[in-house]
Amino acid sequence: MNKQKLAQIVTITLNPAVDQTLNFTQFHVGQVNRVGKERLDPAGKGINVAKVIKSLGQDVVVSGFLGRDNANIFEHYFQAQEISNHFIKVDGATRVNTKIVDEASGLVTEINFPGIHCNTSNLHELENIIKQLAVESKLFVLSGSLPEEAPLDIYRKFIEILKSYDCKVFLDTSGSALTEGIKAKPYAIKPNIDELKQLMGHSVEQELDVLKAIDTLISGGIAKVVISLGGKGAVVADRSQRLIVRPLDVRVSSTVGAGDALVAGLVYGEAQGMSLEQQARWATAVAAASVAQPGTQAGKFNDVEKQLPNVIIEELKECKL
Ligand SMILES: Nc1ncnc2c1ncn2[C@@H]1O[C@H](COP(=O)(O)OP(=O)(O)O)[C@@H](O)[C@H]1O
Ligand SMILES: O=P(O)(O)OC[C@H]1O[C@](O)(COP(=O)(O)O)[C@@H](O)[C@@H]1O
Repeated sequence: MNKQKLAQIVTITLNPAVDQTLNFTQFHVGQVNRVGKERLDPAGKGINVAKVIKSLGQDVVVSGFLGRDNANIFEHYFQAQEISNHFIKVDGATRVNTKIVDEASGLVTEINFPGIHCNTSNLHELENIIKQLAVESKLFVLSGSLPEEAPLDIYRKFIEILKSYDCKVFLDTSGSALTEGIKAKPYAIKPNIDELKQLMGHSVEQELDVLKAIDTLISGGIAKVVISLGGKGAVVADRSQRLIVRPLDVRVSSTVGAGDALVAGLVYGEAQGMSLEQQARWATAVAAASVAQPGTQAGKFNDVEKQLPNVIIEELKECKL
């Protein structure tokens, strides 16, 4: 396929992060712990999506807000990876989110800060950039938490604008930003199971609950709903299909960024015009390659391609979650 002719993808991250990953052979709460390994990654949801898309050989544009004080870590990365950078620099520093990896248990503890500060003029500038990008690019990913000053319905507003430019929007956020955002009926959403519970306002424990939630969201006007289930895989659905995609058996290094990688695989598949089943296959292979890497690095294209035939996908009506 000629990559030049593919729809260009834009990811928007209003609240990025430098991810500081600290590895401990065994982490003891309430005791002195010595760091084994440390790594710093330019991250945050839309940025993680962009790095995975780029690793698949697809061009990607990034925008949102970056704190001026530590913008270089991001800018160097975008330049080195040839990711087209349309971020707006705002006063202060981008947050540093700490991820504690306990190698003994495999558990990751995440410490995420509230993050960046923006003002009305910054938000206005971002709206204008989005409008300019929407002229050429037709696939947008809006993801992550919001700066405290941003109105809770900002994603809703951006989705409405993007739909008026005939863009498809993938929304991946949580809490009120998600509840408000879906009112604009984005093309696709990818809550994890906890985010889905919050969104529905009740527990979603059984297979039937997940299916009912998917029906509600799809009949409400969202074309694709993907519920990620961590180490249990994901349910990928549209108006005509409900698929359960089993996770690949890989040596897990860090699950941080797994959801972002899944979104990247779906958007990549959408840009390539793949079927729902093919998108689910790529998304799962990409997520597996990402969890096998330390921090929030993307996996290698060759590893993703090799794993594609190993992804197991079943119709949900025939099997259990
Ligand atoms: N332990 C794991 N082994 C293999 N794949 C995993 C593992 N954890 C997550 N994944 C993959 O990453 C995807 C997203 O993970 P999930 O944790 O649900 O996302 P989020 O980071 O948004 O909470 C899953 O659907 C699965 O394909
Ligand atoms: O924007 P939020 O919701 O605060 O999340 C930011 C954090 O989520 C991540 O993007 C990882 O997200 P996922 O594990 O859900 O893919 C980190 O890189 C970042 O520190």
